[in-house]
Amino acid sequence: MIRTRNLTHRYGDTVAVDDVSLTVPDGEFLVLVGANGSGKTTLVRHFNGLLDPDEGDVLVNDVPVGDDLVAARTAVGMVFQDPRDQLVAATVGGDVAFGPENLGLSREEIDRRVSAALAAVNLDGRADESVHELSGGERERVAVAGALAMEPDHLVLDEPFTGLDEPARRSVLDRLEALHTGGTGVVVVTHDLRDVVALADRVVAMADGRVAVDADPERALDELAGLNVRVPDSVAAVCENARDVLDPGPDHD
Ligand SMILES: Nc1ncnc2c1ncn2[C@@H]1O[C@H](COP(=O)(O)OP(=O)(O)OP(=O)(O)O)[C@@H](O)[C@H]1O
Repeated sequence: MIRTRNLTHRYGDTVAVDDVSLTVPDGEFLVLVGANGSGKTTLVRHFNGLLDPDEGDVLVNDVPVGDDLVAARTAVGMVFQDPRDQLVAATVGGDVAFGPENLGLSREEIDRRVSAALAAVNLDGRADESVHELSGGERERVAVAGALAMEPDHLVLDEPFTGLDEPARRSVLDRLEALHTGGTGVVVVTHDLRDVVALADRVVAMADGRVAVDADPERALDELAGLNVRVPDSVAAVCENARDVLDPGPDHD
């Protein structure tokens, strides 16, 4: 479980996250939406101690993140906006093994985790390929596999669909759905609710560093549409689209 309590984060005079208290239970598929600059990335970077709170605190499995960074980073896996920035080794297998190697696990355990993680993203048998020859969608899946090899309780993905074409987007969505079904908690940060809202247990919308909406997808769409003060524009713009995904109507199968 991830819990922020009255979390505030400032960059100079900018209050990026403003007094946010949020609990993410194990196994939940949470979609975090909001306009550019609403504080989404800053908030999730606190989930495994990549940033320190200015006020409030963050607990992972009831332990303050700063008290045990290794435990927090093992429990909460992160995949950032541009996975190319995250790939650290020359080969697919080497990259996925990097995290488990840093945990000091045995070779057998590392190999087991790498195989399982590559299978989970449909890249089995490709461990020896060069990461430089992969497509954007494949790189994204390698980054997801690297996070999965840590066997996290929660996988947090920041704008995982940016720059992906439709087949790659579909493939990442399918993988996330399978992970969630298998019990892993998933947090997807996005400014675009399309597609992903159909997988969500819960939608949280940020506006100006605060939680503006926190509800199940159906109710969240109503609340987002009904917000008449400082609606995150990009969220409002996709509400109709997202509603089509939840309820495609009689013309769709
Ligand atoms: N490293 C930084 N230094 C200074 N200000 C920052 C920094 N990172 C973010 N900010 C500011 O903090 C606020 C929140 O930014 P943040 O990136 O968390 O929002 P976001 O919702 O993730 O936006 P986006 O969708 O554009 O990624 C914005 O006003 C942003 O300009």
